[in-house]
Order: sequence, then C-alpha cells, then structure tokens
Amino acid sequence: MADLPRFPLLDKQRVPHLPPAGYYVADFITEEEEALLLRKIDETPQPKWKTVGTGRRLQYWGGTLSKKNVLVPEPMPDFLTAFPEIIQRIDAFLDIASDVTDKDVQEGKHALGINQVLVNEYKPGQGIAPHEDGPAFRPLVATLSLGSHTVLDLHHYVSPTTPSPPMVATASLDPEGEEGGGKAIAAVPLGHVLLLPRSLFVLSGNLYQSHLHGIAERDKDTCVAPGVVTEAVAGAGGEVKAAEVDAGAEGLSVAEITDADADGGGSARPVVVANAALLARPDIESALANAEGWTRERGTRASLTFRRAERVLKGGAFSMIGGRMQRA
Ligand SMILES: O=C(O)CCC(=O)C(=O)O
Ligand SMILES: [Fe+2]
Repeated sequence: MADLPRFPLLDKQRVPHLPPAGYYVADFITEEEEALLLRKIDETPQPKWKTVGTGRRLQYWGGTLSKKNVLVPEPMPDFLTAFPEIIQRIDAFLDIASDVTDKDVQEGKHALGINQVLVNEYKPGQGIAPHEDGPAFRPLVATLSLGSHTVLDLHHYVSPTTPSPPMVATASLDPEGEEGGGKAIAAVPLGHVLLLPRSLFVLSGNLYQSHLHGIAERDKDTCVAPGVVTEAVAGAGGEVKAAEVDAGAEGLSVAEITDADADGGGSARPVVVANAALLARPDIESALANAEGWTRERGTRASLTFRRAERVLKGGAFSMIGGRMQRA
C-alpha cells in the first residue's frame, strides 16, 4: 500500500498533544478474553520464549524477519486467530475505522493486514529502551495491553548541532533493546500514554516513522492529566517546562515536568499522560485531575503488538511442512 490509510472514525480516540498520530481505544477486549490470552501466553512452551535486556521475555508469532528484513512466515496459533479471533477483530476494526474501501478489503488489502504478532512480558521494574520498530513494517501498529497498566514514553531525536542541546541519551534502534543505534534522542520524553489493561493503542504515521517509543524501568507510576500542577512540581519551585513537540504543522507543546523521567527504579515522580481524557475510567480520570495524581504499582504486563511486515518470503523452494517453513 503506497499511502497510509486515514482513520476518520477514530478522531475521538486520537491522543492529543502528540505528533500524528496515536489512538487509544479503551476496553478493546473483555476481561474473560484478557484472562484467556494471558493463560495461552503463559502456557507457551519454553523454547518459544526469548529473554532480552534486563530479563524481559518475548515471543514472535507469524514468523521472524530474515537479515534482509523479509518475513519468513509461520502459522499463527489458534489463540490469536480462532478463540478469541483477535487478529481478524483488529484488522476489521482498523478497516472499518479507516478510509479503506470495501473493494480493497474484499481484495485482501487491509488497512493493516496483520502478519506478525510480538508478545512482550514485563515484570514490575522491567521496560523497553526507546526504539523504533523500523521500516520493515507498515508504519501502523496496534498494541493490546494485558494484565497490568504501564506508561509508554514517546521520544524524539535531537540534532547534534542544536545549540545547547538538552541532555541526550543514545537511541537503541533494536526493538529488543540490545544494540545502541547512536542517534541522539532528547533525554526528556515528549509525551506519555497510560496504557490500561485491555486497551488497544495504535501508533501510526509520523509518530511511528520519526519518533521512538519505550517503557521506563519502574515498579510504579504516578500519573497526572495535562495541565495539572502537582505538589512535586510546586515543591520544586513550580518547575513545569514546556517541551516543544516537533509536530510539524500542528506546532503542539506538552507540559513536561523537569527530570520526571531521569530517575528510574522505584521512583514515582509524576508523568503527564496525554490520553487522560480517553481512559473510559471516571475513577482514574478524577485521580489524574488531582495534584497528587494517580499512583499504581505495576504488575506483570503482557503486550501483543500486531504489525505487518511489508515483504514476505513466498513459496519457491520453501513450503509449510510440519507447521514450519522448510525446504521442500
Ligand atoms: O509493550 C509495549 O507496549 C511496546 C512493545 C514494543 O514497543 C516492541 O516490542 O516493539
Ligand atoms: Fe516497539
């Protein structure tokens, strides 16, 4: 697909204060479906798991990329295609919400067209270094959160020639967080999104292609809504800094608390969550509107990231034998 589809029906779910575009959909699945998916993920045999970074575990379904960024396909498991039929549901949801035509869909041209699912499991204190998912995938991914909330941080690059650049960190361009990429990123994220269990977060376009995302290694999070002046901030002399967001024509800015993310570990200094108004949880939304904010310990969270590798290895000398792609 040459152009990325637009999502007119998701306007109300568009996360404000962020470059285009992130969409937050609360309660995409039921608690029963969440429990079933968590059980199936947990039951996955040991060899399917890979441990990376600080102990985070992950699984790939649908195949992995070759060195040339071509997906070597493998069948999807029943728990992602049959019960719950979560892959079809996310594709249908994105098709309906987008400007993709019925004819396109009948011809198999979906807005996303999921062909790979990445499962990450995070224990409290675990995260994922800021990274890009990269050009091998369509710049449209959907992530389902299970088991616990987390806070997703969105980061931007800074030019090394910027006069007095802000504190910088080195980006890891490897989604498994094991290789340093070398490009300078701003030390303070440009925004945060609170991901509650059962929500679907859609990351697309500029936000996918020109920014990074990551999860800080914390045991608990304290979050506030945009515009709330917290005690921590007031105590620090009201140091609320407006981090200019490089949002192209939109020219947005996000209130950002100085150093809110600089200290990891168990710290729970407040982060401003851009999707505070989209959570569909009045109790959490009212806590976010208070100076004390909403504080919650992280539990074990599993996320499923649904994406489309643009290039897929076709038949030829290979075929599906015994459930795996093998030389025929
Ligand atoms: O767990 C998440 O929400 C993000 C996972 C992610 O960014 C990745 O694995 O590429
Ligand atoms: Fe990612």
